[in-house]
Amino acid sequence: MLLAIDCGNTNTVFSIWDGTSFLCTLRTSTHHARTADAYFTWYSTLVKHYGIDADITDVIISSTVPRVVFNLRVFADRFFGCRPLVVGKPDCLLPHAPRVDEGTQVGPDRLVNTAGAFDRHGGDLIVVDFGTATTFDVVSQDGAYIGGVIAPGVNLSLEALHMAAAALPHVDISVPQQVVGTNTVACIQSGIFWGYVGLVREICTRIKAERDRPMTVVATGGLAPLFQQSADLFDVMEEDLTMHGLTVIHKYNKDIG
Ligand SMILES: Nc1ncnc2c1ncn2[C@@H]1O[C@H](COP(=O)(O)OP(=O)(O)OP(=O)(O)O)[C@@H](O)[C@H]1O
Ligand SMILES: CC(C)(CO)[C@@H](O)C(=O)NCCC(=O)O
Ligand SMILES: [K+]
Repeated sequence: MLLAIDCGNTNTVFSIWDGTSFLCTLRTSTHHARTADAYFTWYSTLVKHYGIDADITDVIISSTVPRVVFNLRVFADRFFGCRPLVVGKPDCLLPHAPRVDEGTQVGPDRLVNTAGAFDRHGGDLIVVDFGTATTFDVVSQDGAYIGGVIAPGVNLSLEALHMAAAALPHVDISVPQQVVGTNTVACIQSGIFWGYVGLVREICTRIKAERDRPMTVVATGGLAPLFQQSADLFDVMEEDLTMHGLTVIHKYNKDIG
């Protein structure tokens, strides 16, 4: 079985893939100082809790935080006796090489999203991921990542307002009933919610115009459903897109030996 690990700047997600389906998905916050032993304590407790009989033979890692990879490598080696595939490292091959400016290090999460979305939907895609950053990955007709857009994440924007303005509280994202807020919290929620609806719509419109072709918009990340509920922004929403991409890249590397 495969253990797929997706480390974002905020959260780290582990998922066990038995070749057909994901047996479970475990989430923790990302900490570079977490040791291999600490990962295993957390992992084994939850796997036991869910009653999962997992025989892990392979591990694949995508990490937007380079420092966590060392401890995850030790974790894979010590507890599963395997050398993990790490997306972005030379020995982890991608089904389609990115076409970007020389020297550009594309975020591994974006490469993984690209591979997952192309596998399910074919080419000419815009993949929107609502993570720490809100990213747009453009996938060519032949499946390559050819560039995109990076905007601040929704929670980051909310936090930035709170941090920078003495009178603005910390606020959670929600769907406002009205645009015109009649209290501070409602004003912030409106600014962020409708601001992001506009951001997503404008960027997708401009990408399609620049590419001069119809494109499918695939969304992932915990906040995608919240935005879709008030505005028709996406053609598809897939919560497991990054995890699916990891299984696609793992299979590709296995198949070519
Ligand atoms: N209705 C909601 N209101 C507020 N937060 C939500 C809601 N639904 C989901 N979330 C949050 O969205 C986040 C989704 O996680 P996701 O994996 O998409 O990105 P992330 O973990 O925040 O970022 P990264 O992958 O960059 O670490 C989770 O932290 C979850 O708590
Ligand atoms: C943009 C983030 C932070 C999104 O997780 C990540 O993909 C990243 O660190 N990217 C590196 C720069 C790039 O993708 O062009
Ligand atoms: K993510």
